[in-house]
Amino acid sequence: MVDISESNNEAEPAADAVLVRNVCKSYGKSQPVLRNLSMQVEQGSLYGLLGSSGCGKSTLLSCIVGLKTWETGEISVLGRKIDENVTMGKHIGFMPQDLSLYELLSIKETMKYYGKLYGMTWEQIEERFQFLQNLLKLPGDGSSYIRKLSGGQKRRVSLALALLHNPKLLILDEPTVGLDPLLRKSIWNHLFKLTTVSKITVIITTHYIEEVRYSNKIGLMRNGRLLVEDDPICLMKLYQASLLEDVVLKICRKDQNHGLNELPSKTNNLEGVFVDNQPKFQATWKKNLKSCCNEMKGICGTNGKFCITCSDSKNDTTTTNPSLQNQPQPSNVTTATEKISPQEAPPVTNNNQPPKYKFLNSCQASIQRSIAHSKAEWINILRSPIYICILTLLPAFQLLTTGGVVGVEPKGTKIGVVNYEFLNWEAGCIKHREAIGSNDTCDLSMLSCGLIQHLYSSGYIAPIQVTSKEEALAAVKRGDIKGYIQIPVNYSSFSIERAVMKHFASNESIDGSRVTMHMDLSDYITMFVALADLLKSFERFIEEIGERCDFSLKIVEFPVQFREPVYGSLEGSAQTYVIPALIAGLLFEISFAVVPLILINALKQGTLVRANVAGLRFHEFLIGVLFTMTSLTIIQVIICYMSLEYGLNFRIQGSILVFTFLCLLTTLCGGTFGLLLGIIMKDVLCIVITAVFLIPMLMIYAGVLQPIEVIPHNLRFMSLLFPTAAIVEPFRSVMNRGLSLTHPTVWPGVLLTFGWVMVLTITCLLLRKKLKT
Ligand SMILES: Nc1ncnc2c1ncn2[C@@H]1O[C@H](COP(=O)(O)OP(=O)(O)OP(=O)(O)O)[C@@H](O)[C@H]1O
Repeated sequence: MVDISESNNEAEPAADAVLVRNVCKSYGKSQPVLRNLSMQVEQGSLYGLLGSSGCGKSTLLSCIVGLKTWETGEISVLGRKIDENVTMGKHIGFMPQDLSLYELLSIKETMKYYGKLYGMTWEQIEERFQFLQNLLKLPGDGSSYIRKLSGGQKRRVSLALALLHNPKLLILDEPTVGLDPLLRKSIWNHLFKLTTVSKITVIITTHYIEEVRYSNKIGLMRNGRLLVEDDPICLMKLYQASLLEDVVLKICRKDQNHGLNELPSKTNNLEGVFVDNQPKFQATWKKNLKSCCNEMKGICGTNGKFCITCSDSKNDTTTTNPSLQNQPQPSNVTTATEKISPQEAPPVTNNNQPPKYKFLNSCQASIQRSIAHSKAEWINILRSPIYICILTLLPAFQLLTTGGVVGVEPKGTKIGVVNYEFLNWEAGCIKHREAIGSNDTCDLSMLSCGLIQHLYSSGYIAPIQVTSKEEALAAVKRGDIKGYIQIPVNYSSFSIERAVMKHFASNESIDGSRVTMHMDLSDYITMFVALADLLKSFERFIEEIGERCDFSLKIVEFPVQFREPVYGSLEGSAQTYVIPALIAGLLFEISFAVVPLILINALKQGTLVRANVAGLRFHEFLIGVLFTMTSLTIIQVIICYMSLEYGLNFRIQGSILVFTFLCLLTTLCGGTFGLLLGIIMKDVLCIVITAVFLIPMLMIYAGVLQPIEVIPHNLRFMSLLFPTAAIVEPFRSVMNRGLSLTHPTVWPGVLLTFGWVMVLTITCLLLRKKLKT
């Protein structure tokens, strides 16, 4: 994308400020909006573009400022051919029909934002603000928020933005609608002065036809064609009308009644070309727009030579325009000087600079625009309580609530215990322990009581006394307990016999010393934890007997032993596994959801479009938004760190800097992924629905809740499709294992995520044309 504000060619003199030649434009497959339209606006002239609602005025202006693309024809602005790669930047002042203002910014902040996009200094912005405040009667001292202004006040602010930088070309789409007559007059006076004194070109659309009677030229549009383009006073003489409105009416009538007669014979197949909704015409257009446009060359109002002319003999309408001589002297002329003085004019690039400096200047300007946009986004976020909550409190809340629950093993699972050795074990075991006295006594009677006591110790199991297996089964079926343990009659004596006899033990003693379990395995996770705890309890029980009775523990010891772990601790839970991935997922999710909303908001409000005309290129918008998101990530990192430390008692093992770097990278990845979605969908509802479906998949296929290895082989390729998958492992390595960025379990994931960011960014930049419909 080339911004000619920064190019060498900007000073090239051009005869015409705007030259439109044979432009055809349609929206999608619908009927064309601009039909082989040609238009010529001389430098330093005031051009009034008239036409009924829906005739294509705004579309034409959008094409001129480079916001919309067109199918055929050419547009030159200030001597430079406009295409999708060229923006006019600070040379154009554009006031779109929609207000296109950030509602949460104040008037002054809005001025500063656009001033910086235009490349102005603070002093220049302040000076122009004072002048425009006076000219347009902007409310207060500029501290009022845009959302609190009336419709007319907002329109004035919008106009002020177009005038802010004293552009060479002003394109104003209905600037005076809704304003009081005095203010309208003052604005027109100012525009006349700009064209006559400062040689600034103004193209203006309005529905108040009489407003443009003193302009140098008017263009009258109808159904996407320019019916006439001429000096309004001259036209009034030609049509012997005292009101321009009557001229417009007559031309429109003539077009409606006689349009068909003016068709050259070769276009007779376009019968009904000027009549709307003519099916044959529509079909022809849809069939081949380009050839249709070619065929229309030569038709009145479509070829750049207009069928109704009265000033053909005049070569220079800008200097000898009678309309200006006849112009009534304004009664409320402002005293401020409108000629661009060196102080007022935005800094212009020195064309004689060596390429190195030009490149540096261009980079500096680009950074300035990105920063200005980032600041505007920051103010927007700071003034929106919902955004603040989403971006700061939500991560902490989700981390504390989810991190405190996900991965934590369930405790207090109710398990029935049918102890046939001692049916009333609850009371009986207490009495038995009291009778034995010291805990060190080697007592081998009522071993079942010792086993039950160990079941209590860890808290994972809550043993419930049940007196028969039938009763226990019924309780499981009722959902009162999750399963039951059955301890046989004479459990103690058979256990001793088995221990003494070892491999000579009888089948009866083997069966009689066996504890059986009957579980509700439909609740897999709870039962898995209960089962693991039961085995541990049994191990502790045997160990305790061994210690009391001086047994060799080796014969009962589990033949595998956990020693000092390489990473983590023996007491660690699944929580340590889940938390790092949860943080990665959260940061990704937030920027994945917020960035497309920022984009769509900017598109819907028209602020992106307006900023784009002011010189903000799409990549600068992207950088600005991502810079805002990443700077917010720093706050999120602090909040996450405190939540981990004080809320979840989780300590990050690795470097905080590396952790912060991973967080920033994840935010970037989520942001670019979200932006791509925003560009493709351009609709909030679609984004929300997609996010609802996509986020759980992102969590699962990224291995947030469970290892990627649990994903079936034929579905594992899916994890490659989700950018979160690569970054989760580096998070675990840094947070749980304390590894550095250069470790082989960290850098590949970081590199891959960086690759994702690059690919997504490039795709977004390539697809940005989709935003220009
Ligand atoms: N983004 C779009 N997608 C599809 N059709 C569009 C789009 N924008 C405008 N149009 C259609 O193009 C036609 C011309 O619209 P445009 O806004 O250029 O008219 P206009 O002359 O500026 O009207 P008004 O004076 O009411 O603002 C209309 O029929 C409109 O419905």
